[in-house]
Amino acid sequence: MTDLQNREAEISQIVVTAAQMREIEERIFAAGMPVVALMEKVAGLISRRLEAMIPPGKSRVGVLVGPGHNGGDALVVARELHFRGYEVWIYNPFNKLKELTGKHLQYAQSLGIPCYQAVEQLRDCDVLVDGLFGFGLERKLKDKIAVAINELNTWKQPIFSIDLPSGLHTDTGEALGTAIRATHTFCLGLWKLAFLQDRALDYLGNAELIDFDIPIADVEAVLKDVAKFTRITTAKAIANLPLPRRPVTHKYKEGHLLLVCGSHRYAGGAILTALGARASGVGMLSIAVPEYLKPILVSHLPEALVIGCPETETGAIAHLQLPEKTDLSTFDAIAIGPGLTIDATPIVQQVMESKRPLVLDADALNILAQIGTISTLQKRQAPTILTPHEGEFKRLFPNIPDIQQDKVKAVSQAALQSGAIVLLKGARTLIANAHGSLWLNPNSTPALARGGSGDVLTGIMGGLLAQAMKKQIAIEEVVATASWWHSQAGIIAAQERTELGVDAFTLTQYLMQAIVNCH
Ligand SMILES: NC(=O)C1=CN([C@@H]2O[C@H](COP(=O)(O)OP(=O)(O)OC[C@H]3O[C@@H](n4cnc5c(N)ncnc54)[C@H](O)[C@@H]3O)[C@@H](O)[C@H]2O)[C@@H](O)CC1
Ligand SMILES: [K+]
Repeated sequence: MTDLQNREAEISQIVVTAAQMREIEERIFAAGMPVVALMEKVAGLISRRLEAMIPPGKSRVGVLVGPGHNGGDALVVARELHFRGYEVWIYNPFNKLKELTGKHLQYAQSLGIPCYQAVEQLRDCDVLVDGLFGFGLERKLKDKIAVAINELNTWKQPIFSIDLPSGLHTDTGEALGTAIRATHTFCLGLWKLAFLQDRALDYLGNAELIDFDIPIADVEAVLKDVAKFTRITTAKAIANLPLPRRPVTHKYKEGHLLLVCGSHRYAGGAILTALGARASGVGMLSIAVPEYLKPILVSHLPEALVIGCPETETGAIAHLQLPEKTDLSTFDAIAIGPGLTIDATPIVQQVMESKRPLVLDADALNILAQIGTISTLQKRQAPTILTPHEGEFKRLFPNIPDIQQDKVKAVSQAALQSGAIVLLKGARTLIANAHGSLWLNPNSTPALARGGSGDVLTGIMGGLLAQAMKKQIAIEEVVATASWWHSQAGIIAAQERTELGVDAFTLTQYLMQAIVNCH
């Protein structure tokens, strides 16, 4: 890789808060970079991107200008587009502007660019550029500016937001009162946390990072002693796959996974989990299911070792009847949960006592919540991964009340309290470990909001985990890679089949394509 490619790979993984971004910028200014020059550079990059996207000549561009340096960026963009032949109109309802922003406004007006205080004046513009507020916004928007944003959101023109859609909180992604619903957002310098939050997704549109050459050393200096947020990238996920295999190997060297899943009531969950595990390439796959399910599993996965177990009256696994000379320590990893029903409580308790790395999902999480999340996990002597959706999360961690308010905080607290790696499913999946580090999946598709989709993830994760135990891959990276793989397959499937065409079984059929595409 060239130095530039290395930089791109590194920058694309970094996620910062507003406070961290300000600290990084202050270091750059303290080192001698003039504020004016940086604004000129950043806005120049944005202008060039806009020129590439907006047809020149007959387009009228409306530029929304706020009081701070986000507004300053917008005014430099307005000036540059004016010189490139666009018709530019400015909306600026503020009487008090930061000094640099005021200077740029003065110059724009001297060039004859019209400037209005009423947003309605911009109604006939073909596109809008939003430079009202960036990461300096902390207070709730109200009065005239909130009314203006609500009005703008009813218009049909594309809106290009600078740094963030104005009104969004840089960290939580919450709309502070109201926020611009952008078509496209240019995130400046480094990914801000808001870009990886579910609640921001209705506002961001297409998000693009504009790298303006922040020195990595400054980023490292600011982030060195704090819990890190890592954006999961394709390059990193691919690097953490168990590829290439060693030329000389055998099945047990490539990981042995035990899946524990299924019941009479939920037979399909076991199949989907197993198909996810199969796609992971795991060397040996054992699947413990109620006896009744054994023939069905064998017919779907002839290569797997299917262990039929005695059943409860309700059709759940009554006890784990492993083959002779086998106990739970035989396996490199265990994944348990999909389709179990709550009647399999003793099985979950037994598996929790093993010293093997464990993925818990679905009913295993509900059972864990019933037997006591924290007290049970504190006794574990091996890594545990929990993969709850929001409902399961609330049952597991009832003492963390404000999950909706701040998911990042909630999932971090959960990992800290339990010592487990916690993956919170959502449009933007979050993964936290007990040391306060966080991994965020930047891409997914609503096509995956379907029954059985999570079972596939459990299978992939279990399979990758079993293989990773034979290699030097951190468990958090395995979880991140599984999450990436799952959503990537969903994205590819949705591209070919629409968002309605990605049932969980179909999803399993796209898993290979997702990684082949990247090689
Ligand atoms: N300093 C620089 O040269 C650079 C700045 N950049 C831009 O600067 C932005 C940050 O600039 P600022 O720190 O000036 O902050 P912003 O421009 O994001 O907004 C802060 C301004 O809005 C006002 N404000 C905050 N909440 C308000 C509310 N609820 N109602 C009305 N007014 C409110 C504040 O008093 C302040 O004047 C970034 O988002 C980015 O666009 C980047 O281009 C990088 C370079
Ligand atoms: K903005």
